[in-house]
Amino acid sequence: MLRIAVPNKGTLSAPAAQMLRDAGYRQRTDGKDLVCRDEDNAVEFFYLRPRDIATYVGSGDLDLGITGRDLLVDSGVPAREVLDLGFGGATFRWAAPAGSLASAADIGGRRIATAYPGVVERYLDEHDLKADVVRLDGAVENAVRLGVADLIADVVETGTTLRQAGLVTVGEPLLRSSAILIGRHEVTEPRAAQLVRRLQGVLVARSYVMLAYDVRADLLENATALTPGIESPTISPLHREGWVAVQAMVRRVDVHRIMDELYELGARAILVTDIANCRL
Ligand SMILES: Nc1ncnc2c1ncn2[C@@H]1O[C@H](COP(=O)(O)OP(=O)(O)OP(=O)(O)O)[C@@H](O)[C@H]1O
Ligand SMILES: O=P(O)(O)OC[C@H]1O[C@H](OP(=O)(O)OP(=O)(O)O)[C@H](O)[C@@H]1O
Ligand SMILES: [Mg+2]
Repeated sequence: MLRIAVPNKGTLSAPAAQMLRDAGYRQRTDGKDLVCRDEDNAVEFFYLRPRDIATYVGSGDLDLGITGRDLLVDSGVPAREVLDLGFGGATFRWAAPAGSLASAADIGGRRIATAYPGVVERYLDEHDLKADVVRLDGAVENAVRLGVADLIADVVETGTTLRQAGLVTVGEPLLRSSAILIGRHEVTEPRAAQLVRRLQGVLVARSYVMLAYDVRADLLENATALTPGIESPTISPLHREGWVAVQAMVRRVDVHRIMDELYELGARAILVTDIANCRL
């Protein structure tokens, strides 16, 4: 059995399980289950704290795992990023009371509260800075008003928590995180490679739609310039003389603009359909 680590709780837990389900794997139905065996695919899923997942994968006790890029960096474990899974996006940033720190260069000598000491210490080393790192478990934004630290380094998604604590970000993010698939080695084992391909299929299906339309044959070159597809658009003859039907994958974010432009060009019967899954 291939052994995969999946976040059991927290921000990454539900979207990770959903992505695996979308890729055709069985997932636990009870949020308290620790293990789920998918006999059909010969894969066993272990539900673990996202912070611990790099440890299990880095030691080789589990083959692959889903965790956050920031958590992988924080662990310092020799596991590698195999695939960006496109959810759980957040930045990891410095924050302090407004006006208290002009730039990130001023953090030297200060007290920094964080739940990610590995990320912070790596930054301090790389920038030849010395500071006191106060390691906390969570609710780090409270540390400054409670007098434990001068600034914090924490995950920022919407910025709401920072605002509520009266803090502002300082400087550029230390890193940009998202959920990632991690492994110890390059993925070569067939079932592991199949899992990676399936997840890539889900990513493409989520970011592309299928666009179909009819257009006059003399406008085909202009139309397909708007919809080149990934490899090449499919062109089919229509019963109506001088017209063709076109099918091409387009990025979901571009679809409305492209539909408008196709309509302007003279294309008609423009249809968009979701892609449930794919292998390219
Ligand atoms: N809004 C967010 N808050 C916290 N973590 C987030 C957020 N958005 C994305 N993440 C990512 O989720 C991972 C942290 O997950 P983890 O389960 O450890 O903490 P959590 O989601 O805050 O849950 P909890 O604090 O309840 O344990 C990190 O990789 C982090 O970048
Ligand atoms: O920018 P925002 O959208 O506000 O999200 C970021 C905040 O959310 C998380 O806290 P969480 O609620 O998980 O509490 P914790 O600090 O105890 O982990 C994270 O640690 C930040 O505090
Ligand atoms: Mg949290």
